[in-house]
Amino acid sequence: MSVTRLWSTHPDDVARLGTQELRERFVLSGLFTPGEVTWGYAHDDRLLVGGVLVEDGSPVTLEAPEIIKAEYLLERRELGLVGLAGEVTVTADDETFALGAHDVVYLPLGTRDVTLSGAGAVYLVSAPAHARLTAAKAGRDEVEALHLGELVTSNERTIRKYIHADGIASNQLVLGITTLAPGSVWNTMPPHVHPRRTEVYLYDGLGDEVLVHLMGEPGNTRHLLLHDRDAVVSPPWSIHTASGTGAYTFVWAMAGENIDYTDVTGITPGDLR
Ligand SMILES: O=C(O)C(=O)C[C@H](O)C(=O)CO
Repeated sequence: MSVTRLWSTHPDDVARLGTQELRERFVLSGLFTPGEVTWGYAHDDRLLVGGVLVEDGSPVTLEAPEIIKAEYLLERRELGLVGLAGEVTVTADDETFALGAHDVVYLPLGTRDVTLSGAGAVYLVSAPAHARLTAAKAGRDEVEALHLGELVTSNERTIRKYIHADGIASNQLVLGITTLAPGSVWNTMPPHVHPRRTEVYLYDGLGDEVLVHLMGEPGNTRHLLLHDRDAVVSPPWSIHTASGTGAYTFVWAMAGENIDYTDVTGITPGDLR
């Protein structure tokens, strides 16, 4: 089971990093391989993210990576599972959930055995938890959808919120999926920071297109060229916004001090440098 470790980084140090160092600190590539979970562990807010391609006839059992020193994955954690493609069955102790594309399943602290069967791509995000809540599923068309932006500013998009203060209950996790409208390429523009939470974006649906992801302090940004199914960690002090050479979708997930989606500090685009 491979785990890439992403250390916390001071904003002053990020300003001095070259392309490769920046990628090593913030980007997770190659998360999706057949039959095996590939993990990334961000020391910021201890987010654990993973991906797997589940193949027909070869169920995948989720195990605790060594880095969390736990008897089982959800001994001290909660987990969001996001269907990216295909149809997967999530078996969690004595419950089962059908996970299709853009469905989300939440599994609470204390869930012992988690197995994925069927065929499809599944993205995983986990954060430390202190209380056992309720396992739940939310489908793409059942959740709150915010429509933001406009085609004329290339940022028209739909933000679907699944795990959040008014949706599936969690301890720390906040998770949703944003889909750009055809012709729009900018996500999270105007940008923001949220000093009380770390966020991780997983970009999907890019195919062979690429995306320029901007991170860093608003007055001192850096760019990362990302490809399909790359994930990127955004420390609490960093903006997280991108423009693609085509439309795309991304899964955003956060953990930290609170689960209030609106606890953000907006940045005026004119102040970006
Ligand atoms: O396109 C957007 O705007 C987003 O999806 C923003 C994310 O939800 C986010 O950054 C939450 O902090």
